[in-house]
Amino acid sequence: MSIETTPSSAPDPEWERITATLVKEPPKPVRFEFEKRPRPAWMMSGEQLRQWIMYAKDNTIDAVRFHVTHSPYYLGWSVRGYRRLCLRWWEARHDDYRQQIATAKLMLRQAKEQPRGAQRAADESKARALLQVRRAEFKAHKKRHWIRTGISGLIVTVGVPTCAILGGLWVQILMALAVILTGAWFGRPEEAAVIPAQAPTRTSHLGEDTMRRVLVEAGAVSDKRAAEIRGVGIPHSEGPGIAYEVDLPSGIPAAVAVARKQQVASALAVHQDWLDLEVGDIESRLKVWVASSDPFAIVRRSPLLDHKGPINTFRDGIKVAFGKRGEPITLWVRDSSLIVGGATRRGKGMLLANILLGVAKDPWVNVRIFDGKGTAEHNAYARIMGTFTKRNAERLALATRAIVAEMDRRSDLLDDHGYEKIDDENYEECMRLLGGREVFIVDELATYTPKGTSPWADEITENLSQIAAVGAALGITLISLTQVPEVDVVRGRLRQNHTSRAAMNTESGTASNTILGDGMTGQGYDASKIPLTQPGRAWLSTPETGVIQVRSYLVKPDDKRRAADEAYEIRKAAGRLPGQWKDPIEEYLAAETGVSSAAGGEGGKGRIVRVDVLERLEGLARATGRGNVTNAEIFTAFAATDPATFGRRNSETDEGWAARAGKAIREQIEAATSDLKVKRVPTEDGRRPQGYLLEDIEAARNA
Ligand SMILES: Nc1ncnc2c1ncn2[C@@H]1O[C@H](COP(=O)(O)OP(=O)(O)OP(=O)(O)O)[C@@H](O)[C@H]1O
Repeated sequence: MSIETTPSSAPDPEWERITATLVKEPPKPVRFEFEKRPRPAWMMSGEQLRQWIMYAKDNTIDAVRFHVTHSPYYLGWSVRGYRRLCLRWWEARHDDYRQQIATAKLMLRQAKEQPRGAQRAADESKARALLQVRRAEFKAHKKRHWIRTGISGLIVTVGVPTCAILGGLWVQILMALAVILTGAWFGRPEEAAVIPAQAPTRTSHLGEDTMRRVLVEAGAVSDKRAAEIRGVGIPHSEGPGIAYEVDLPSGIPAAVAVARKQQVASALAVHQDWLDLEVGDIESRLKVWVASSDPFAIVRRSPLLDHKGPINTFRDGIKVAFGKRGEPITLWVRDSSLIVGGATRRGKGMLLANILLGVAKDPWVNVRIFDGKGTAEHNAYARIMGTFTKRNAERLALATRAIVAEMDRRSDLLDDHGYEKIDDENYEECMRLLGGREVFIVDELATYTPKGTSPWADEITENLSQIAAVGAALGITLISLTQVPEVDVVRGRLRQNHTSRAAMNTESGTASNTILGDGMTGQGYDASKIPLTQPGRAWLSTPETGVIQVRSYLVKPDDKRRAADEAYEIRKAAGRLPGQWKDPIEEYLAAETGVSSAAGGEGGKGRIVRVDVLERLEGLARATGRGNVTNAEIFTAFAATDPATFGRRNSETDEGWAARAGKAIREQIEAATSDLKVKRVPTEDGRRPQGYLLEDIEAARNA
């Protein structure tokens, strides 16, 4: 038998099929070409990284150099920083409690003055309770403050020396740096406190179509006649808002739209205060100005802070505030007296600080402040003030008496020299003739004018009313401030004679009317509606501006001190510092009370206490250790406290000074006693100049 096989060389299709998949060469894989992945922006190449490190190193070296060369500044900042921290500590200790206690005391005094009866009893007990609460709060506050101070002090006094002793040199260096840097941080120069105005948004659509819609919605123009409203010019930005003018259809006065201000504001979706509506050049033309945010929410710094050199406030006025459109508002402290009222902490003092910036740098202005609050608010300016007195009703009464007499003197002088009034042309001559202009400031009328607060209350009110009424024409301007705008404090005649008025936020519409005038709230001028978040904002009414809304500029305590230093130099150069010129008001006050309040009196803080001339001479005679005091020693000592009377004037000779001061001291002694006579007294150098013996002074005092 034979088996048939397929010869090996012959292809076997079945085999081929089975092995086909096993032995064949695999197909070449497809190769995709990718683009190189871009590097993310934040990732640096090696080269960039090296460059960055090099720059960083150089920048660090430059920064270290810069800060090392500026280290003297930082030390200065540091000192200022710790001073500021101390002041903050002191302010935090008092907070507002003293002021509140003073107000409660005033309420109590006023309650006591009422006629006997149930109302008086109720008011009195209410005021007493308030006073007690305020005192208790102050006590508790001081206790809390001391506890906090104690804990922090303990941590610092224990922690710092421990770290310094235990740590090495580096720890000590780092700690020293930390101390300096902390001080420098708190003492760094302040940046301008100006928040940029926001650009108008919604109102930027202001145009003819918008005004047609708005005036129809506000009910000023009927729907049928809306198409007749025509835009005049193009809407343009003005300050923080947009201004535009439209002509109303014939026969419809623009005043109709002005009268519907509230409706117009609501149709524009803004607050009334952000909108100005005025009648234009012709009766049917309406001028619109609108901002899309509150124009008074901004805090602006006084432009006078950048002013160098003297200011002529008679000619240029004083920029004290800004208006709705950011424009500066000038106060002419020359033609009218000003009264400022408002609740406590609402910015009265800030408005005054703005006025003081101007008058301090005007050498022709004799600034006199009678501060009824007794705070340190005006101390910075003490050196330049003709008179500066705190909480002294008797002295204010005397000063107002002197100013009333001064009005007659001025009036006669102007008459005699043929001047009808003081104006820009004759200003300098009149100032030389009269001895400058008077700016007489009473800060806190409530301390002085309510009946019963002092025996001088009525006299003060009457004299202030007279000064406010006729002073301006004679170069005497009165500025009165009060946080109690009530008729007891600002009696009708006194208010009426102040023709310029500023009402900060008040507690009620009645208080607002007490400042601005009866019925003003009804006309929309209501200071009680001023937002509490905007201190310094006020309704200002002056003969020049009419009644407008303003917000005073911000003047910080550091700015005040700087301005006071500049003012001092300006006045010194002009020979117009207290003591450099003959001041009839201070001469009168010193003669009446034996002590001067020029430049805030002794210590420069306005605390003026009557001093007996004999008591003072006795002190001086004891201090010499010789049993006597010479006239020259007396003049020098008295000149320090009363520069107006005893100070040596410009170009005065030794003899002239001695004669004038000698006469003044003799007058004061004669007013006190007729027993004390001037004698020759021995001095260490063997001379025998004129003076007084200690035993004579003692005898005169005992007599
Ligand atoms: N125009 C202003 N801009 C910004 N802040 C202001 C402005 N006016 C006042 N302030 C702030 O309000 C605070 C209180 O102001 P100010 O001391 O002038 O009030 P006042 O009414 O005089 O208070 P008081 O009745 O206690 O004397 C200020 O310390 C200041 O922080």
